Amino acid sequence: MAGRRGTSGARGWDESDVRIRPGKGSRPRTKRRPSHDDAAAAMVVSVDRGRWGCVLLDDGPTHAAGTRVVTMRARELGRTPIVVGDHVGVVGDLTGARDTLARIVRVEERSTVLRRTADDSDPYERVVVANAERLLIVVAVADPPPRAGFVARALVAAYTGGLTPVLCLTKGDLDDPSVFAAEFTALDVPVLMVGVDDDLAELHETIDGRISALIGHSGVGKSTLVNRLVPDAGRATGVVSGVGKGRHTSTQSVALELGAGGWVVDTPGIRSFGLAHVSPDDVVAAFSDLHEIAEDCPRGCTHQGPPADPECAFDSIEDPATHRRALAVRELLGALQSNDPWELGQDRNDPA
Ligand SMILES: Nc1nc2c(ncn2[C@@H]2O[C@H](COP(=O)(O)OP(=O)(O)OP(=O)(O)O)[C@@H](O)[C@H]2O)c(=O)[nH]1
Ligand SMILES: [Zn+2]
Repeated sequence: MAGRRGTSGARGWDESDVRIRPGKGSRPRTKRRPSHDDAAAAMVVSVDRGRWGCVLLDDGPTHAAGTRVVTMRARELGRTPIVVGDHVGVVGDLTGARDTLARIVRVEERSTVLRRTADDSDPYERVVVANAERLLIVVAVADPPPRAGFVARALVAAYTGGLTPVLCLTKGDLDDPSVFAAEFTALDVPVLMVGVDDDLAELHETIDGRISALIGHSGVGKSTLVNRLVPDAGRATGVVSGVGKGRHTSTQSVALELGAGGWVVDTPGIRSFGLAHVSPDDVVAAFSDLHEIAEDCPRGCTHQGPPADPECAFDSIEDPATHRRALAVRELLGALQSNDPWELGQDRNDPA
């Protein structure tokens, strides 16, 4: 069931973060739920303090597909987490008229979940975005310089949540991107150049018609990118040297519709990426061949290699490509152990 509510604004938690106890699944059971067979299918596109903005997905007797409605959570759902990207059933006034409030009566099973914890020891995981197929990890080649640790964390979140990661590099006009990009080739992470001088056709191919979540440090050019993808998004672009803006304010996740169909979910409120809920084996499980190989590891192996794991089966992989990949996954596991979830927070206000 949902845990305590956020009180730690100083750490930049977001009101839209919904906490669930790890291991309990994302949908707490509720007692004898009314059937609501007539509920209209909708997708959650914004969250704001107990109100969810939803877009209706199909035409119905009293409503039209594409209508946006403001909703509240029906009482029988208890504290069931509802996040951007969730597919839900809604009832009530579905006209979308001003001052109307519909009700979410059902949350569908999720196909993917982007999760995080506030820090690496926080027992409560938060679902950030549901049902996103892609995780767009936006990194600047320079200004601010890339942080491999952040990318590793984002990759772990993608692999363990069922999302396909795409590394989106901005500011390729300022420095050579190839060195940084090369770090991730062993994992077959697609790398796309998406800076102001780059054509976005390839990115569109990957995201059109799907839900994609977007994460990255402040100042890397996320807003600039979102504005190009969704020209009427009207998001403010700032300067990297600017004073920290809105770090603790209630910036929410919001889904923006792409012209060609599909959604990009921007997550401006997310300033840290704790992975307390992730174990090394969760990461390895995302790679079916490595998962099989890891069965030959001694019990409790963290796959770090010597000295911690002198008998890790990763070290006796003969196929060079598989071995390279295993070592790349080992790097990701290293990021899990770094105990530094504040990778996203160390931006404008970071003196370093
Ligand atoms: N040289 C160069 N500058 C860029 C590029 N993309 C964005 N910028 C600049 O980088 C600065 C930051 O861009 P934003 O789009 O505001 O960055 P952001 O990631 O949205 O940052 P927040 O709004 O703080 O989250 C702005 O001055 C942009 O004009 C690029 O490809 N090349
Ligand atoms: Zn091992």
